[in-house]
Amino acid sequence: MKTIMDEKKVVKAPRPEETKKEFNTVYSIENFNLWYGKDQALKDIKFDIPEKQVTAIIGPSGCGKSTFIKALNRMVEMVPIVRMSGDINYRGKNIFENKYKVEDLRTKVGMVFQKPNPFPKSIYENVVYGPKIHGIKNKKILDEIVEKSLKGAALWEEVKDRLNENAYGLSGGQQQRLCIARCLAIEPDVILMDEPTSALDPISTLKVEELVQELKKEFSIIIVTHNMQQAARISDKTAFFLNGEVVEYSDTNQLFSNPSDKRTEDYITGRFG
Ligand SMILES: Nc1ncnc2c1ncn2[C@@H]1O[C@H](COP(=O)(O)OP(=O)(O)OP(=O)(O)O)[C@@H](O)[C@H]1O
Repeated sequence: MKTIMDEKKVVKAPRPEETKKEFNTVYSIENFNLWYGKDQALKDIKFDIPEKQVTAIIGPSGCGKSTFIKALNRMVEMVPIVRMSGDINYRGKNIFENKYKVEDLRTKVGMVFQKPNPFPKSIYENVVYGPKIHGIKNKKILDEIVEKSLKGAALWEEVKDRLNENAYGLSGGQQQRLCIARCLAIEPDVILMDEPTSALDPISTLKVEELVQELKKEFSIIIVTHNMQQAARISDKTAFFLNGEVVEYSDTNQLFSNPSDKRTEDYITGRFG
């Protein structure tokens, strides 16, 4: 026999949070605002970032792309005049809560920057830097980490016979893949990439783009890029930022082939930016 509660269950409309999600979420951003002093750089950002996919952040210069990606690992807090409101939840926890340790976040969320920034040390020492900080001293384990990370960054074959040489002797593209290997060595969950190919030649760019496709099998990747063709080639989701707001966020194919906002259309067709 049906009870009143059963009846209620039947007629109850699903609340938004109960509707089925098309992906598992790694970051959930809720009403996030950020100011540099009096100037607001990010306005009411709210969207979910999927796990094990590539999410591209695009938009014209100064729209807040770097600020946003640096908020995801709390690097932006290093700027003293920054103020923020709203939540950024990583794996369900608000990263700005007092008890959230920034070191814990950084072991889960690695970052690759625009300009390759290896340390002035050997290739080997660059890769083991993070694991050593985390207390790994065993040479055999460190050797394994080096091989696995360099293979993961598609650099092993090129450097396996010169691991003790200085990283500055590598080409720009190799240095960027070394920085990716350094990031992989801490076994992150998420990799943030801030314009990782803008300082690279076309062949090195292609290598990094291919690598991103491989890495998304294991990691969730969030990439800032100026290059719309790159976003279209390598990402699954794209967020279009303009003046600190997310104008549109959707599947990359959808955003580039059938944008829902006129401003997105104007941007992707080159009318501004
Ligand atoms: N350290 C800072 N102090 C004050 N204002 C800043 C700082 N960093 C960025 N801004 C401002 O915040 C806004 C967003 O900058 P941000 O670097 O995030 O944009 P972007 O989209 O990454 O630009 P670009 O594509 O040129 O790198 C800009 O108006 C910028 O001047």
